[in-house]
Amino acid sequence: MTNPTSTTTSQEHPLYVESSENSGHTTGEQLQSVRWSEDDVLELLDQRALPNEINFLRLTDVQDVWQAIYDMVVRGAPAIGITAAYGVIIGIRNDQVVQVEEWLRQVEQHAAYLATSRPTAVNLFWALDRMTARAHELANTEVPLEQLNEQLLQEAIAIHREDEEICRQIGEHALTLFSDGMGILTHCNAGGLATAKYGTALAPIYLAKERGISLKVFADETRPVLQGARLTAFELQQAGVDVTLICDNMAAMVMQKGWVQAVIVGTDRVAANGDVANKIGTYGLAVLAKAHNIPFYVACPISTIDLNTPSGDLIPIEERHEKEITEAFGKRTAPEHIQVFNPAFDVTPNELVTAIITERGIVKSPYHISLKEIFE
Ligand SMILES: CSC[C@@H](O)[C@@H](O)C(=O)COP(=O)(O)O
Repeated sequence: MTNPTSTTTSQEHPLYVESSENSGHTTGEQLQSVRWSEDDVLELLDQRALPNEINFLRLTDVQDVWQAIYDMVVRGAPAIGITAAYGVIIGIRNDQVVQVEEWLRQVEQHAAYLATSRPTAVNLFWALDRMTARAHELANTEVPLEQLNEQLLQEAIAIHREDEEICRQIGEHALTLFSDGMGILTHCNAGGLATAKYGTALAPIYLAKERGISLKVFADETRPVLQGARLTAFELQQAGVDVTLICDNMAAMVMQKGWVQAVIVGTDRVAANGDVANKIGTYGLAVLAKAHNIPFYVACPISTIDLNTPSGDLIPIEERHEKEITEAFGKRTAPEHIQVFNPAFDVTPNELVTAIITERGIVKSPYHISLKEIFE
């Protein structure tokens, strides 16, 4: 991080029973990855430290918000969007502007800057576009300059609150595809930690738990950053869900044994033809699911559907630092100077996607028609 950030503890924030070292105590309550504090500061759960430590970083500078997204303090498409929306407020609040036109220019500048933090998740651009569109509306009203920041903050709060309800609706639709006793495999983390609450792919699992429907979840560890092991296994275990952690290369065997009746994942961007970008390894899972005749579901809010990108080969795929692959367990695990390819996401072709589950319902092939229809 460019500026030092402080961590908060349970004493400062009585909402959560937490210590900086996670004792393994299960609260049954989902941790929020993004929160806007009572004293108007953006607080992010540092997901890099999970599951060992529960630390919240307090951010008061737009550069630190950019860095937190880039460094994956906060990650997951919807959570990145929510964070960036608050990031615009953090940025504009630190500016000394004397005219509405200047305020609007600065809002646009902060949004453009935050948009450079990560390239694949379209929710980032969606949330920033929504913030700038609202800023334009506000600039054309009689709202006095000194109230503009507060009014714009309400848009960020709305994006945050709406996401919780959207995820719950995704969960309701997705749960119609699952039944008692099913084995479900998931990849990466598309849970509460990646969203305002519930998650996308994990939402039906939380709703099933609430309703006494028993599901057996297999969580891929998700190399190289281990979102499955560190985050999905952690949050499902906290919620009392039956979850089993496997290495990514064990998914085929688990399917062969007949333990999995559905795969469900989140996504960072769905192209207009239904091609799906998600965490690296997702494509392989979709191929495996087809080979074993298992449905492959993708869960996302409609803000993740990008009708402006015609097909998956046009989705920008982030490549991350080689150290994610050449180092592990605090040690170097590959020879020095080895060539490394480290894409953070891959694209699953639409023909491998059984259905896409959104807050508006379940969408099936032909996606170039059905995806357009859900926006109507
Ligand atoms: C509801 S989150 C959906 C996706 O963002 C998720 O599956 C994913 O791939 C996250 O990648 P990450 O690199 O951890 O941000």
